[in-house]
Amino acid sequence: MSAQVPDRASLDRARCVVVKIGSSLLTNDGRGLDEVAIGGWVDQLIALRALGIAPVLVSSGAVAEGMVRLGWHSRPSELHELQAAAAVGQSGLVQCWEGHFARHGVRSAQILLTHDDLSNRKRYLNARSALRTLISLGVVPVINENDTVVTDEIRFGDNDTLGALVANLVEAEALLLLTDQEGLFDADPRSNPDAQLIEECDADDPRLDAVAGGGGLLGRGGMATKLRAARLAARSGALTVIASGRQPDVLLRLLRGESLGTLLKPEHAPITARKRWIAGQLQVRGTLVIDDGAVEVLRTHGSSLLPVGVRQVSGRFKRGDLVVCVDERGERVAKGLVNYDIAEAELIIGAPSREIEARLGYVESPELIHRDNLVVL
Ligand SMILES: Nc1ncnc2c1ncn2[C@@H]1O[C@H](COP(=O)(O)OP(=O)(O)O)[C@@H](O)[C@H]1O
Ligand SMILES: N[C@@H](CCC(=O)OP(=O)(O)O)C(=O)O
Repeated sequence: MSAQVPDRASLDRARCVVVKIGSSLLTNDGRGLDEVAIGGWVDQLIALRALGIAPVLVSSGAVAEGMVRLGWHSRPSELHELQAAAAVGQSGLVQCWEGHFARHGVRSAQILLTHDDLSNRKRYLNARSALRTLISLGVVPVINENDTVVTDEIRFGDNDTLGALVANLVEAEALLLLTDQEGLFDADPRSNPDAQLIEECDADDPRLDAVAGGGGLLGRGGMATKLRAARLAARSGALTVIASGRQPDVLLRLLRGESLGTLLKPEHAPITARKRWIAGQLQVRGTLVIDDGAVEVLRTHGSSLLPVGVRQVSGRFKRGDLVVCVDERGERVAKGLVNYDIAEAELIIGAPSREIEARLGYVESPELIHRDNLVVL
């Protein structure tokens, strides 16, 4: 799927998808957790696994369910009340998911994230390895925002955005946003009965801004946040589909390439999208001086940069930071995300990759910069 810009048919080759389900669907429009519907989505997620697709779930509904349990009839405006409702609702929500996965003998795991967890590079990498480990263990992650501890400054604010960031984190090929409408219409169908469904569009098409409106009473962002999420997902080359969670077998049908809901496409294929992102990053944290042999393989073969081809390192970089590679005359050759911090890099440069373990006591990866994270300038 990485070679070309993905389309509907490429959904059928997806290996990892993020499925986000909104509050109104999960709580039967605010009446309380919809056990039957939740059981149905779990059955579909299990069927995806049987097709070799790893699902990651982003589940809203904590506040809406907490309100039901506390007997509150309208959404509170005070942050501390929203936090209390989320705390009450989240435990019921996650128990419900867990119970349904357990019917199939599958484990699920609750992950509550704040914005800080994904904007701080170290915590981002930690969250990423925890999620990847869960996926490799066959566990289905059930993610929500950690509403009980967030304040406005550290909020994602809506789970559509959270879903897009998670899709980027796990390098999912698709973000599937299940909601209470058939998809994105050319006007809000609640107030425009003649509104037409948009079947497919580039996520970055500016005409969409005017049609995507706000949400209902239970959820938060409506279509505006779904559009923003699709644009974020597109930056890492992922497709987004906005579809009705009430369509029978919606997930399976989408992943078979059936035309349902609204497909919002990225402009670039995943690798290209990632490389454009790297190329656009300004904060270079270090410099690697590479020898002529390394310059040659980077330029002509698009190879990864191995420690053996590096002569010198300088700067203050950590694992995952952006560094620039220059030749021995100081000419810029490439930019990339480095796999080791400066102290580790100093110990392994000039050595063949098989010696990394002896020098560091562990191996993060055989390359100093993987070719997927490297842009030749
Ligand atoms: N152009 C549009 N097309 C479809 N729905 C829209 C549009 N603009 C606004 N909406 C509203 O967005 C709502 C879905 O968003 P939201 O309530 O946040 O759902 P969820 O809880 O599933 O995230 C719909 O119920 C609909 O009223
Ligand atoms: N984290 C919140 C959900 C926020 C949210 O984005 O809701 P929704 O628009 O229904 O997906 C909760 O669990 O109540």
